[in-house]
Amino acid sequence: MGLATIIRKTKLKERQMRILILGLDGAGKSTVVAQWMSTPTLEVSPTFGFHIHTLAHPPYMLHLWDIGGQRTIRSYWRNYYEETDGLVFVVDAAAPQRLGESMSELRMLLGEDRLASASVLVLANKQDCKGALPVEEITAMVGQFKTSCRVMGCSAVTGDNVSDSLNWLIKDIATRLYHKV
Ligand SMILES: Nc1nc2c(ncn2[C@@H]2O[C@H](COP(=O)(O)OP(=O)(O)OP(=O)(O)O)[C@@H](O)[C@H]2O)c(=O)[nH]1
Ligand SMILES: [Mg+2]
Repeated sequence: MGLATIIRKTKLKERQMRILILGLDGAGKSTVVAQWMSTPTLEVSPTFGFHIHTLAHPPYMLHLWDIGGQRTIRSYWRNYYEETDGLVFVVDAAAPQRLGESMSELRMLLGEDRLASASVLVLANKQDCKGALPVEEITAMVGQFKTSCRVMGCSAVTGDNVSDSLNWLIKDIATRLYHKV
């Protein structure tokens, strides 16, 4: 048995899930993660590189990989694709001028072989902001690339829909990996 197989089996046995959080700079990735971790969202600052957080969500152990989204570091995203169970792509719904850039990055990720088996959750974040694009509009855009992605609206600042989104993701991954929830 090869090392990769042993690691994969251990991961399954220990019910670990690897979740990769990507999206443009300022989309709200680290603030979403802070909500999931129940840590103060006001202390979040731009991510230069990446942060890994471990969150117990019985019976699962989640490894949350929060990667910086600035253009200059996006070329490093590919270093984190391997063994991903869930991809969370965060969109700033209150920045329509950056939607084209955001969708083009998402399209690239959805075409990536190493992410092909991951559950995909797109968060239309910042729904608390006046003029934020409604989730239906972002769903229609994402649907042009892949229909099996789940798109949910949320606000990482108010916490609205943030834990529901994580629950959906865990359930989707668990159904695939363990055939039960
Ligand atoms: N109003 C509002 N502001 C938000 C929301 N989510 C995040 N923000 C703000 O948006 C800014 C950027 O948030 P971050 O979580 O640092 O964004 P990021 O995607 O991690 O950015 P990088 O680390 O640079 O890739 C911060 O000022 C947050 O407070 C939201 O749902 N509503
Ligand atoms: Mg960040």
